[in-house]
Amino acid sequence: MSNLNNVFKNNKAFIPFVVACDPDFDTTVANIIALAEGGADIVELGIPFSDPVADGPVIQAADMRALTNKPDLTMDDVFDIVKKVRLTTAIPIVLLTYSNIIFQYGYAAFCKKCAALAIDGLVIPDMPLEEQTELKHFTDKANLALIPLITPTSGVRIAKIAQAASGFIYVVSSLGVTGLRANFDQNLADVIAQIKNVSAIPTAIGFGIHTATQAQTMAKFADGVIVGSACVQIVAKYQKMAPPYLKQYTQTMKQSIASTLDE
Ligand SMILES: O=P(O)(O)OC[C@@H](O)[C@@H](O)c1c[nH]c2ccccc12
Repeated sequence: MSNLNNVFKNNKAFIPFVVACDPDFDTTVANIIALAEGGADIVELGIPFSDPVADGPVIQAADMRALTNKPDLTMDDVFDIVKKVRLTTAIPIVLLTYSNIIFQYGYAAFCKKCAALAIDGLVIPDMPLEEQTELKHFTDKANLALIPLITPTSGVRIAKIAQAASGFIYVVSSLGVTGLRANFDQNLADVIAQIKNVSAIPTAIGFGIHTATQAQTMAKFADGVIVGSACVQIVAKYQKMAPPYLKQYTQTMKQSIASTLDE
């Protein structure tokens, strides 16, 4: 059983996202440790990618910063970040990466490396359920969760995706790309109810969430809240000085999310 199962027990999870090597290797290590110290439950680590289809401008700019700073960045650099983080914290980590990166590395080698670093799961936005069979063979052996994305338009596929999921389900709050938002899909509670109908798997909502109030609203019906662009903006603004600001932001968000447990 992966660590992810424990995260959601009597807990509402805060799941921040940062991009590996934004702005550089050492700052990313420090950022992940700061997120853990601030009370993050899982850290979602993005692998810089030159053609990130689902990413909005804030995450794309982070990918660019990482690749400009280190044009020869490889997957092993990202694994080395986790290796260094593991000297300090055992916080659950999931990688957000596109399918081609895993394919290039080799499914077996990639999953073996993840297992050795106690990485808990993968979010692969461009790999639908139907294309996961081959990879799943290796992720199962490595105790790696394959975390699917469900959107408000997943419709009849929701049950099928939910039944196959492990770790948790990433519920996309609204259509479009990542980035700060003021409004979310009206059917979110309904989407989550449909998941709960067929599976006991935890749900975490992401896309657009940045304020503590939004996070609290989402935590009332989901088991976790994912925040990407708002964290990445902190990194963009403070660069090497980002860790304490990320820690402080995490403390605020976590407190607000956790307050829904008492209700
Ligand atoms: O940035 P936002 O709107 O807070 O959303 C999280 C998101 O950035 C992160 O989970 C993510 C980064 N890249 C992605 C690609 C697809 C799905 C999700 C993601």
